[in-house]
Amino acid sequence: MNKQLLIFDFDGTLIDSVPDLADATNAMLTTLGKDTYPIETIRNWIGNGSRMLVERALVGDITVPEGALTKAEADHAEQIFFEAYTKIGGSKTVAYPDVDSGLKQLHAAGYTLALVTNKPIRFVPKILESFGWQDLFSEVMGGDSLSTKKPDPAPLLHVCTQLGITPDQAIMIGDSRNDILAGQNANMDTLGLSYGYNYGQDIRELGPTEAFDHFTDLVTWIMKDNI
Ligand SMILES: O=C(O)COP(=O)(O)O
Ligand SMILES: [Mg+2]
Repeated sequence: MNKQLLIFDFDGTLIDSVPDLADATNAMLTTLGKDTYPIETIRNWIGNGSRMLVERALVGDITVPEGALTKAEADHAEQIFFEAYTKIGGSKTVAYPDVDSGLKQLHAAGYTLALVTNKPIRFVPKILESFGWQDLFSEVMGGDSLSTKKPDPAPLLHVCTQLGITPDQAIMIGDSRNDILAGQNANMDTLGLSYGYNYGQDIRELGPTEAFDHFTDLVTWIMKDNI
């Protein structure tokens, strides 16, 4: 085993949470008397945490121009989104194929697993428990656990420090440019998964160490000690 620590992204990598995030986003927009959006549009707004999702939905575009929203407006909408997402509670969220068995296989093989998501931390434990994964991860970080989130390397480096593992012994695994850039910024090897949410862009364009179309191929590749 050449590497010790596998840091996983959550949404778009282990779980498909788009249906619930889209429902919560549209519930927020409806409450505010605004037009709703199709799930495929909202899918491309995910990746930079809830606040950014809410702001993108309010302006109806991935780019939120400077000054387009007041802080009070965005705070209010985010609060409504949080209430809606809490109420929905992951009812339509599913694990991607072979993730459950793959995580357990890697854990049993002796890898230390960690989770670093841009999702607010308050939503994470309940979802982990719903899949029975709460004991698999040695460290779990949300998008608001520190003052910066992916693509900033800080949460990844924090996990390494907490576990006493150096970045060259770790791999960052995710579906989004934010994961690949965070890993590269932390001087880690990175593994991309092509099936998640990367703003419609091919994850391979970010130059990960390797990329896979299925979680099971990633597990096989890691187990073969390719890096
Ligand atoms: O909440 C998001 O925007 C994305 O979360 P992720 O970092 O787990 O993909
Ligand atoms: Mg993701």
